[in-house]
Amino acid sequence: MSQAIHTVGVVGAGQMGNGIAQVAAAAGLSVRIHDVDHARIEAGLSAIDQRLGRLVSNERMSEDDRKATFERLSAANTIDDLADADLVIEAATENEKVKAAIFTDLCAKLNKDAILATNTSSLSITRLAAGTDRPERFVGIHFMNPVPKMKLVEVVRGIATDDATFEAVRDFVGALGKTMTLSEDFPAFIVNRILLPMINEAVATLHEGVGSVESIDTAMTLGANHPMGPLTLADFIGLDTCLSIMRVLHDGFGDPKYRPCPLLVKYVDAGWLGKKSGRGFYDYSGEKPVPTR
Ligand SMILES: CC(=O)CC(=O)SCCNC(=O)CCNC(=O)[C@H](O)C(C)(C)COP(=O)(O)OP(=O)(O)OC[C@H]1O[C@@H](n2cnc3c(N)ncnc32)[C@H](O)[C@@H]1OP(=O)(O)O
Ligand SMILES: NC(=O)C1=CN([C@@H]2O[C@H](COP(=O)(O)OP(=O)(O)OC[C@H]3O[C@@H](n4cnc5c(N)ncnc54)[C@H](OP(=O)(O)O)[C@@H]3O)[C@@H](O)[C@H]2O)C=CC1
Repeated sequence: MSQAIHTVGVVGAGQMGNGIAQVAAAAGLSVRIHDVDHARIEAGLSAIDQRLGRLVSNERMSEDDRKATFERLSAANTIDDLADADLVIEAATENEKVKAAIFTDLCAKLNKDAILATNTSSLSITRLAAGTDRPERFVGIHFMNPVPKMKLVEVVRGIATDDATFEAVRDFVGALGKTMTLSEDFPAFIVNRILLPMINEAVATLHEGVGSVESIDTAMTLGANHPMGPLTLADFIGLDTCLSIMRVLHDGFGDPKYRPCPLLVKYVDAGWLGKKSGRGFYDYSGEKPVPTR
């Protein structure tokens, strides 16, 4: 039998962290959610509350289950509040220094048997693990966005991740009702190694004037049956996250085919990060997103 996981800590209450917290609480686990300040935690909990409310109004969840799910969630105002977690999943900004500092703080507080996981989209699990006191109990658990809706979770073993940790995480992912794929620890793993160069190419297609935002997205939704066009998806993921992933691919493989499109760099420099900042390839200030090029 694998190591039991009853209490889960989530660090980072943004779009991924609050989605992970929701699905873990809905699966019956006790979940503590932490972020840099209380307002961020409250915003994450409020996003979950609204989604659970919609599930009830769509008759996909009973009112009793909604209440029980929400009661299993609590705010962790400090890292100390995560001390008794069996598993902590870090879902903070895609920045290696930020993540490494979080793991240093966590290691000082957690039980020695607790599993540490990162939801990183691209960074080396092996290198993040090597900076902790427990590389054998460190693993990548890469959820897809939007977490409550997407069926896949990529599990990424670092070079030191032991079998007991892998088995506990495999069972955890199964208990959430998700399907797991196993990826070796190479830059951006499987999904983003394939998906992000496609998004980067869509930005290059826009940059070169081959098509407008609308024509590129329409081409790929109607022409390739993608649920979202690549520029809508880039805005949805966050252009900062897309750029970070392209940089990890470019640095990690040293292959010019992964060069981030200069237009993507310019948008991030402008603070146009997509849906979360109100503007990316679309402007989200009105009722409907409006293409910006
Ligand atoms: C970057 C990385 O590291 C890895 C990644 O995650 S890459 C990104 C992977 N994700 C994708 O590729 C998503 C592609 N898009 C889609 O699959 C679909 O457009 C979608 C599922 C997001 C929305 O589907 P849709 O039918 O157009 O929209 P809609 O009917 O409004 O919503 C469908 C469901 O998604 C949910 N949803 C939509 N946006 C959501 C969000 N931001 N957060 C949570 N749930 C969301 C809705 O609540 C709704 O749920 P129910 O069916 O339970 O009511
Ligand atoms: N977006 C996506 O589609 C996907 C993203 N991921 C990965 O998930 C992670 C989170 O991404 P996402 O949710 O989109 O990002 P968001 O920007 O929505 O959320 C990140 C959250 O982490 C907070 N944060 C930053 N530093 C710290 C810290 N030191 N301690 C605690 N919290 C902190 C941020 O606060 P503040 O804003 O104040 O800095 C923010 O609230 C990234 O590693 C990303 O690559 C994985 C799959 C899909």
